[in-house]
Amino acid sequence: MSSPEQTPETDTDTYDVIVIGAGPVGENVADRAHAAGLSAVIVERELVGGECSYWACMPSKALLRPVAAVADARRVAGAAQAVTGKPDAAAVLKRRDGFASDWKDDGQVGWLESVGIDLVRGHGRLDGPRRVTVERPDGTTTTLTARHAVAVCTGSRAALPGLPGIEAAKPWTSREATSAKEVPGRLAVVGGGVVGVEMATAWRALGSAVTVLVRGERLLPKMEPFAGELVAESLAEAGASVRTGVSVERLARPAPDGPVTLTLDDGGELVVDEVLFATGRAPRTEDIGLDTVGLKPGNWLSVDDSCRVEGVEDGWLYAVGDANGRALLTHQGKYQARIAGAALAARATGASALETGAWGAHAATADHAAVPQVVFSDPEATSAGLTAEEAASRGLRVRAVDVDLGGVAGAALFADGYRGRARMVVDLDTETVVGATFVGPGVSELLHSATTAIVGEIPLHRLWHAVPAYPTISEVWLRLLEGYRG
Ligand SMILES: Cc1cc2nc3c(=O)[nH]c(=O)nc-3n(C[C@H](O)[C@H](O)[C@H](O)COP(=O)(O)OP(=O)(O)OC[C@H]3O[C@@H](n4cnc5c(N)ncnc54)[C@H](O)[C@@H]3O)c2cc1C
Ligand SMILES: NC(=O)c1ccc[n+]([C@@H]2O[C@H](COP(=O)([O-])OP(=O)(O)OC[C@H]3O[C@@H](n4cnc5c(N)ncnc54)[C@H](O)[C@@H]3O)[C@@H](O)[C@H]2O)c1
Repeated sequence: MSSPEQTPETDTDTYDVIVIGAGPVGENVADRAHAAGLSAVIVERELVGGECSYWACMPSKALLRPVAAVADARRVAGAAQAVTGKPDAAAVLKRRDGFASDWKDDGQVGWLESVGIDLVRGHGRLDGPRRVTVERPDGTTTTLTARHAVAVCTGSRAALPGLPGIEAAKPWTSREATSAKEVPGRLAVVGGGVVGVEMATAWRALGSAVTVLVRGERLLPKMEPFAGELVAESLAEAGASVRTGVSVERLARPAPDGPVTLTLDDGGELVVDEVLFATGRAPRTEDIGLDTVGLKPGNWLSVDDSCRVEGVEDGWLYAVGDANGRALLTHQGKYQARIAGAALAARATGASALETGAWGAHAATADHAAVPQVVFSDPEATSAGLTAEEAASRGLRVRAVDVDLGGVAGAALFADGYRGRARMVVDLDTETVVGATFVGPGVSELLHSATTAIVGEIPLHRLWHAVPAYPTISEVWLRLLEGYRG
């Protein structure tokens, strides 16, 4: 017999905009729509704040910040003498818990209430044009109808390879890697992308014996080659083992709480206490009713530059953030949300003509040309725009200028024996910067200067007049420009 709360019931509500998924991106779409005078409702099946707040950006950076703080101090004679112990893992994990709000979303729910955005908890699914049904945790169903638009902001989840034994091995994904309460004795990290590198850095510093298994030739393969090389060198110095050109063939965990044995394609075996698969992401679009609007479930949703899903009649469906696969980054998803929010409001109210040309108010142009990323490893690896290889593959005539960051006065002051490198990729036809990479301690705050130069398409002859303060690491710009001018 079911209690009254569990009895399924149906009701209907109509809003201008329905947002499915209350991650950082969904929150921003709803906020922009609401700010434009539209009514908005947001549907969330787990925690308001999404992956980023509880199992991705915030907890991972909370794990990594103490690593950088200690490493930076250890590289400065005088300060190094004050940092003699190991990081206090319990204190780091406790601080991390705080940054993940102890996996409670009251704060973010309070924000939704304060701005006047309604929240419906439950799993949302499209149910034909402009309709969304929400299956609440108690089994009841609500049907929502949108006057103007539905935005899919359902994010992504970890993608696991279909290896024999993987399910029984209960591998860590990014969720466990960012929320674990204990430090594993031995940790294998499969995948040398961003999650693999950051989590190997964090758990090694907290005391795990870490082995990184990379099937390709280097870490961070989407960045300039020297980024992965410098990070691998530093991970090895920290005591991690980084093995390239090796793949996992199968896994076995005979006892549920016992060790995991990985069988590798070079014939070797690795026995660890936990194994993290950091092997990329898959869109959370498999169970959101895409088939009811003529789209294939399970795919990244292909969108135009205003984040409107392609191939949907009347253009009422948007996909923003990770769900569209354009750039799996919180800041880029929030940028898309600002653009999509403005576009859907302009279309709904007819208040302004749409500006969908490059760099227009309703076009997420930066997704193609100027995506910034910081890998919070030690050293930090950062990039904006295109690598030299990407630029060349787009048919641009480019020149890469490299500078050893150790030769910059500000860097030498920042760390004794500073090791780092910078690259500027210049489009020779426009003489503007189309890409930049900085790798080294303390470079993350430098990155926005590169993003600004790229988006502003600032000619190098004008950039020459942007004088970096002495003695900061930013003086690398001067060296890069001198390198270009010869
Ligand atoms: C370990 C890790 C570290 C990262 N660190 C960084 C970083 O430092 N900086 C950075 O910029 N990016 C980082 N990222 C990427 C970042 O987390 C994502 O780009 C970002 O979370 C995407 O936001 P989103 O709102 O699109 O999706 P999500 O944050 O995934 O949110 C989607 C929300 O939708 C909800 N949802 C899904 N389906 C439904 C449904 N059917 N009904 C109702 N609700 C639904 C989910 O429960 C979730 O709350 C990291 C990722 C990982 C894995
Ligand atoms: N600081 C940040 O900005 C930050 C931090 C973490 C994650 N993220 C975002 O999250 C996304 C996901 O990160 P990720 O590291 O999971 O993905 P990724 O695409 O960066 O790296 C995954 C790596 O796993 C490898 N791989 C795939 N399948 C494999 C297999 N079967 N065996 C071995 N290796 C395999 C791939 O070759 C790739 O190098 C990234 O796009 C990133 O932008 C950002």
